[in-house]
Amino acid sequence: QDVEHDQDEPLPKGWEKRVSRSTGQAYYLNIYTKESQWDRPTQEASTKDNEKIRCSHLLVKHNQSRRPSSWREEHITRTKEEALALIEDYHEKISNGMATLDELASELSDCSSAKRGGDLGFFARGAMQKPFEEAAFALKVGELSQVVETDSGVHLILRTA
Ligand SMILES: Cn1nc(-c2ccccc2)cc1C(=O)N[C@H](Cc1nc2ccccc2[nH]1)C(=O)O
Repeated sequence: QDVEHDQDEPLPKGWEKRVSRSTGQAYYLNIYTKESQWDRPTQEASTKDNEKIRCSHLLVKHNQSRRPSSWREEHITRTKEEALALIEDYHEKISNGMATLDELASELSDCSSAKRGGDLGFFARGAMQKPFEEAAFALKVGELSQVVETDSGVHLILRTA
């Protein structure tokens, strides 16, 4: 029977529709717990305390960073003030649509995730330095953070899932 009309309905919060590579059949992924199911969900996805989110980030290191070196620069000598001025400029460019975070991160991030446009993949609480985690888990999907400081340097975070 035609259930298509249901298929157009938006999925409850926290679910994403996927297609099984082996069978081509649609299934549903709980983006928090990473559990999947064949049946179309009717309720919001459950978020256990091991909820996972996905973020990309742009990191600018400085001479007080835990590891003042990166793929871009073997010896990072810029001051924290200089790093803050740079990251503020990037924040403005992304916020007014002049650039995207992944474009800037690919070229300018001092994190090795730059190779993937700053994508850190999915992570749960406990995986990243606390200031980063708190800021990341406070973001809605699609939201860009303000400047976040960690022992690694200064970051912009974009929550992508
Ligand atoms: C947490 N993480 N994931 C990657 C990563 C992910 C995907 C592909 C390649 C590298 C690199 C890192 C990492 O810690 N990189 C550090 C810099 C850094 N410090 C961080 C603190 C919090 C979140 C991300 C951070 N990245 C480095 O390169 O010196």
